[in-house]
Amino acid sequence: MSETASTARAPVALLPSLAPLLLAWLPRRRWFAGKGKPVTGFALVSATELLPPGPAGPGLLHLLVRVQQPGLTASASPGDCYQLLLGVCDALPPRLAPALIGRVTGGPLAGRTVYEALQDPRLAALLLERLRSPGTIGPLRFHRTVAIPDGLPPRVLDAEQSNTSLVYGDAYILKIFRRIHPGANPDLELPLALARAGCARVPAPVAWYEAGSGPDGATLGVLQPYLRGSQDGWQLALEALAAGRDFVPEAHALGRATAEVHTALAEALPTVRLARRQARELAVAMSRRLDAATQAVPALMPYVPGLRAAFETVAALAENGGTWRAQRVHGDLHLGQALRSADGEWSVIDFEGEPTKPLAERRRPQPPVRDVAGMLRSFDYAAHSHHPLDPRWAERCREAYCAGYAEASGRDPRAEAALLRAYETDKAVYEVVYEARHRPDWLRVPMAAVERLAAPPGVAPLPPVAGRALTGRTRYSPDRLP
Ligand SMILES: Nc1ncnc2c1ncn2[C@@H]1O[C@H](COP(=O)(O)OP(=O)(O)O)[C@@H](O)[C@H]1O
Ligand SMILES: O=P(O)(O)O[C@H]1O[C@H](CO)[C@@H](O[C@H]2O[C@H](CO)[C@@H](O)[C@H](O)[C@H]2O)[C@H](O)[C@H]1O
Repeated sequence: MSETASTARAPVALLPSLAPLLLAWLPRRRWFAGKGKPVTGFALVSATELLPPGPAGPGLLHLLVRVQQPGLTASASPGDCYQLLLGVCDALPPRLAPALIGRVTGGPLAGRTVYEALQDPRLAALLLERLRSPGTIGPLRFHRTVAIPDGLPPRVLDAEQSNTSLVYGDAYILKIFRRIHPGANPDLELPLALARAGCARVPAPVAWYEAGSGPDGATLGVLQPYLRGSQDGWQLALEALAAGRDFVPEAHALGRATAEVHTALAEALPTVRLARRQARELAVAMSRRLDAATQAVPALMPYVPGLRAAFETVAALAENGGTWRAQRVHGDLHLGQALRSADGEWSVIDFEGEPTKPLAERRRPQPPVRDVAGMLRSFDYAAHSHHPLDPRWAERCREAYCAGYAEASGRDPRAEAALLRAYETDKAVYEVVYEARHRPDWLRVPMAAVERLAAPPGVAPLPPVAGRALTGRTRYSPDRLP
């Protein structure tokens, strides 16, 4: 992704006039990752006019902007880059009022109104048109693998997401990445590799677009078949809990599906056996993440020794020659990333990995139990969102999931108990920071896991004390969130 502002007819000078509007709008987006630190300015990476505004309709402006925040310097850490799609018109129709970003007062767009383009079906349709015809517009390159029908009506998904997704005619879903990193996004790279390997558990990308080319080319959006009529595992688990039902057969089948995806990934992409140093580094990295998380969320402090013990066990195993097989993994597997079709088959989506981690780290081969740990945490999350809490519900799911995984892969994740525990701990710590940043009301869920995981194995944690400070009000320091 080139840092030189490039344009397809859109004037570079437009950013100063847009900046005051973006300052007010961007930090309030769900997908804005820099929450907690004020935004002080923007730098333009690229501006591409996909459609000029005219008397017949609005224009569509594609921007990549780098966000300046305190503590960032152009050389060491230049700030996060975001993809924005702006509608440009003279007067916003009332039905698009919720999409308003503001009225521009100076520069080349003076007097025009800018708004969230993806909320406007005309502009969302135009984006699909671009994907239907491969080619280059300014720095943007559009690719497709199959012919895509035209005239599919768009709708924006209103899910709480790290990105923005549009569904076209219930046939395709386009995921538009918001925070942009140089290099191929694993959410394109892995599904493409799985499709080539013939793995049907993952919807195959049919089109995508990127900025730039070569190893630095950044994936901006991916179009894939929409699994109409499917329900995600999170909704299904909550429904089961509400009906007082077990989720054991579903969890078992999901374990099998996960194992199939892992097997296909290991066949399609390189696997490695971690050297002793790398195995030790796994534990060191977990410990470092715990330190950073504790800085950000001081409520973790009392649990640090207990949590660190899980990482030290892994470090000691590595020291004594213990080692693990590593391969490309999903990286952020949870119930919301599993879709179940009406005939009971599970598919897995969203291979982006944890959005807060650097892309290079997310693309590194890792032990597959890392994904297993993610899903185990998710059963725990589901159980905690239901009252009264039934920890045995989650325990039964966890066992069934591991059993399904073992059946399909021939490798039982429970046999790697120390690593599994370390990854579960690492994930719970990640979740504490994630919830503190995005959903403070949920913080109590990973904090309950932290409490459980910090107790030595075999020793039951103290029962929760009524009125204890494990609520959404748990203290955290947003300015120290990594
Ligand atoms: N292929 C698909 N078919 C049906 N629904 C999908 C598909 N891909 C994603 N979704 C829906 O879109 C939501 C968001 O997709 P996801 O890739 O998880 O985005 P994000 O990374 O922004 O969270 C999912 O929770 C799911 O409900
Ligand atoms: O789906 P994303 O890629 O945006 O993942 C992020 O958001 C998830 C929440 O939407 C978050 O998942 C956590 O909450 C889930 C319940 O909403 C739960 O099932 C997961 O186990 C839990 O980790 C995920 O961590 C975050 O990266």
